[in-house]
Amino acid sequence: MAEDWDAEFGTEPTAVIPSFFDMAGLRSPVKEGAINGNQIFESKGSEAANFGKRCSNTFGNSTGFGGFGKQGSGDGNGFDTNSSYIFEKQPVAGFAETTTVNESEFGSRVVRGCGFGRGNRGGFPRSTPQNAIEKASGDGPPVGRGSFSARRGFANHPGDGSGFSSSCGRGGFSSTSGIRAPWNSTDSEGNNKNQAPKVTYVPPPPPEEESAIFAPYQTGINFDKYDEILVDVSGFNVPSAILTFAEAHLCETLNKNISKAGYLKPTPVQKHGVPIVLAGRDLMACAQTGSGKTAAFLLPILEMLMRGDVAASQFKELQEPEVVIVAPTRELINQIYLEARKFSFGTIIRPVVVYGGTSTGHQIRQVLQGCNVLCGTPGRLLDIISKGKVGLSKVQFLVLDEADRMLDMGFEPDMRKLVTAFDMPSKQNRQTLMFSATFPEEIQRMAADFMKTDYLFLAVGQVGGACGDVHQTILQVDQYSKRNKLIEILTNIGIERTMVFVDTKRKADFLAAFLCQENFPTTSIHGDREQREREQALGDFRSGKCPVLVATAVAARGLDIEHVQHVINFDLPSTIDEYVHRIGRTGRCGNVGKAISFFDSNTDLRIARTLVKVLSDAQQEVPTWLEEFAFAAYGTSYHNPLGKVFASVDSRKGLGGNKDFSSYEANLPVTYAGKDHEDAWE
Ligand SMILES: Nc1ncnc2c1ncn2[C@@H]1O[C@H](COP(=O)(O)OP(=O)(O)OP(=O)(O)O)[C@@H](O)[C@H]1O
Repeated sequence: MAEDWDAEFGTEPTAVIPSFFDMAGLRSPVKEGAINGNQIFESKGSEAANFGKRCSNTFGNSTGFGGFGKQGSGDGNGFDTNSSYIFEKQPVAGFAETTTVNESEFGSRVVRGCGFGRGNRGGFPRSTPQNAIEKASGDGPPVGRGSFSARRGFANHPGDGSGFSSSCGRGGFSSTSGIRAPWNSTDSEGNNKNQAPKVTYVPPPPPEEESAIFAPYQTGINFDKYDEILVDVSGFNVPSAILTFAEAHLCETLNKNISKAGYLKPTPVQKHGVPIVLAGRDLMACAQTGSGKTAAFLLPILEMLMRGDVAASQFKELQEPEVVIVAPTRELINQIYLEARKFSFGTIIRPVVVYGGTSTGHQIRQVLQGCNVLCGTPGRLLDIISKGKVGLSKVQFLVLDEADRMLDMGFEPDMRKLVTAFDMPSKQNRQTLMFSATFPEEIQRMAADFMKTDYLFLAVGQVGGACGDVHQTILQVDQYSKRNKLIEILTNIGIERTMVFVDTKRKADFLAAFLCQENFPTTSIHGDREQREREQALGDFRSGKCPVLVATAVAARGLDIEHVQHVINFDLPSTIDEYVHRIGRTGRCGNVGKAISFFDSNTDLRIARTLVKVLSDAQQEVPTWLEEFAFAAYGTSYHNPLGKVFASVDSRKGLGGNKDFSSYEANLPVTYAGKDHEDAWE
């Protein structure tokens, strides 16, 4: 089959991308001290108009933006309605309405009735090739989401041929996807132009200097307290835990790398997890956020490869990795890859990472150079496997990190495809490891399909519990007061690194813009930003250039960023697991952190009871008003609001006391997509 990825480089013109910072710059001068949405969005609306002009100059289709209806009334999720009013007043033809659209989309109003949002845009059905591509390869660039995806097109414009993405409408934040995806469906040669444009982004190479590779994460004052956490391992013939890394009898190079990384002693999940993996057992491990799960699987896997005389990786047209590691988000898999690179330093083992939003050609070339440990997001992984560049027959280890997240997003079929299709060895012939801080019971049952029946279940602390090193505060704040409250908190926090979680991508952009206007150096990360922008945002946050990061659920899990002192849930997530992961971005590795969550009784009642439980389990103060809400929240229980049962233990224990775990293999389909899953599959 002819490959097209080789032709990627240099063939596609670079789009003009108004980055968040460019746009922030363009909006200035900012009126000092403006908290008023009018001032903020006025300038942005103007810029959007200008940007829109540039778009329309490119494609000559500015007429496509007129005629959006007025918004329905309703909530704005913390953003007052004045701002959209300002947008409507923008005098530039066509584009004022565009900004209005997106401001309305920003709140929940869009869904309720202003006539845009879901639906067919410009005559494109939902099942456009673009959607298919996004789903199949998992790395659909923002273009699809903006221009063609069913999620947020301009529903009222049948056949208007405008081709503008929501990002244009958003005042130029995020990507310029609309520019790169005109709506005319075929080019002069009759080729379908609705295919996703090729992504040409090549991430910067990882650091080569040892000091950067091994830059240690400072452990905190509570690191030793990890030893006090109760650990439960269920299943048969449980290998003994180790107390020190030396007891694991790892090879010399690995031991050297462990000490270069500054690891003095193993955390509980490592003490128990390392020997379990070394013993060849399948493992489902649940341990609190930031407690070292990554090393708990990487170290024994690398050791096993070394013991097994893994072949030195070299260039081959078909690579056959011994290890496949899958994680739900691009940033997380990249982080795991960097950890794998760190621990395999000085060995012949070569880890490679593949993830969406980057040039497939580049990543395939990386894979072909040699690949023992293939780290990937599911979509890109399947994509590269389907191109025949990766064979799975030699896979000895399959790791699913944040396994519950990967299985609970309605993409179970993709996971099954990976696990059962192609030449992946059967579960009897590979070791399967699943890690997360949360494992709802249904997910455990489904996961059992992927693992040998005698897998071990390791629970460090309470399954699904919040990290005890995070001081949690819940404030009752209605949506219209959220912005002011946030400003008040950030003013007190100063330049300490803070992650602010919101429930939609649009809100992430708007809030980040707002905070910039308020002179808080802020950046944002969400699924509609181009990968280059996402990585830049994380880099700016890590370095402290932008101490505030506004994020959607895409950054809720796994990200390990030093010095994050605060997490603010501007919007509470719809599930308690997501809450636990979000606040786990702080208080990592024995450090203490603070989490403040805005509870709006109009929208957050469904999480009240589980929140009370998580707070009290972590010995945090539970506000009386929250207890009252929890008590009154009829119909909810100490369950996931979407119906999933929280597991406090290995779900096999619940089988009428049946200790014969091996006889149990249930398979309950679970699909749900809450609001916090909008950034879902990567
Ligand atoms: N034994 C150890 N000694 C010192 N630091 C460690 C040790 N184990 C892990 N760390 C560091 O602790 C940090 C958190 O580890 P890691 O990211 O693996 O946590 P996690 O349990 O996977 O968290 P999450 O649930 O959020 O994904 C990392 O920076 C890691 O390098």
